[in-house]
Amino acid sequence: MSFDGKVLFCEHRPNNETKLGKVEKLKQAGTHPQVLVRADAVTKIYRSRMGESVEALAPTTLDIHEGEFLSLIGPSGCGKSTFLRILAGLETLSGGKLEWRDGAPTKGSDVGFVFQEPVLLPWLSILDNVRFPLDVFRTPKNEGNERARAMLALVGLGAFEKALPKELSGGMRQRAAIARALVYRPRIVLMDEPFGALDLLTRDRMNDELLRIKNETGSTIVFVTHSIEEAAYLSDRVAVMSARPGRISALHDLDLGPERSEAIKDDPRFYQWLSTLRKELR
Ligand SMILES: Nc1ncnc2c1ncn2[C@@H]1O[C@H](COP(=O)(O)OP(=O)(O)OP(=O)(O)O)[C@@H](O)[C@H]1O
Repeated sequence: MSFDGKVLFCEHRPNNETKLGKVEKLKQAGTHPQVLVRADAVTKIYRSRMGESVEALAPTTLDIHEGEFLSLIGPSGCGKSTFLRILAGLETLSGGKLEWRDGAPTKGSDVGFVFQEPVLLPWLSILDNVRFPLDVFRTPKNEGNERARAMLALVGLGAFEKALPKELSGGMRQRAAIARALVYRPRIVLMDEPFGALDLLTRDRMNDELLRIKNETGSTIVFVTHSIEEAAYLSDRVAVMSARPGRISALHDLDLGPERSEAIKDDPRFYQWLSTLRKELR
């Protein structure tokens, strides 16, 4: 349900267990989650170089709540990255609107973006890479170093501030990229398959790291992934998108509780969510 009472999405629950998702819990406590940004019937049509139009997003409506972890899953080419780029202000809208609670982001520092490949400057140390966005916004260097070091400690790279990106593993480079995205305390962190290029073990470890970082910072995260398991493990809510032109075909408030650890993967409810999400993707 949206806050004005219109049913926008199918909020399906796979069983009759009494455990509730984050949104349901808030509603039962008589309060509603705060909407940070509402995408209202947002559409995107690209023009190819040959002049043809590609409808990437059909009217897409979605509320993103303050402090939530929301994943977007859907078939390849359904517009997940397009939606993320629209949220980041990197792509223009063809229709609809974005409504930000405190006004649209005016500076790059309001939005943190983490890409599949960590984009680090190879000639700068890890500390300088993480401090880089603060330098761009002319934060005094001492303060910048302090904040960058705090972020490096948060992602477990405190001992590597002098290293160059090529001296770190793929997972460590991605942690540095996450530290850089968080260093200016953005209002929202957008992550586009950030762990897609990592091996499975490292990916599992990074998932736990990300949950810890999210708990410590309280950030709002919108996360694109091809992995149903990753989406179910990390998210408060999962939005499923249909094939191109993409639209939200289902939105789920997961009832797996706020504390996630490996043990949840043996929970029958976790299996049920995997099965539900898999069916919906088919
Ligand atoms: N700059 C562009 N110009 C033209 N078409 C584009 C452009 N960017 C994306 N598209 C098209 O828009 C559609 C959606 O692309 P998008 O990258 O958003 O999908 P996606 O769901 O993120 O895909 P994947 O899961 O494979 O990364 C695709 O058909 C793609 O070819």
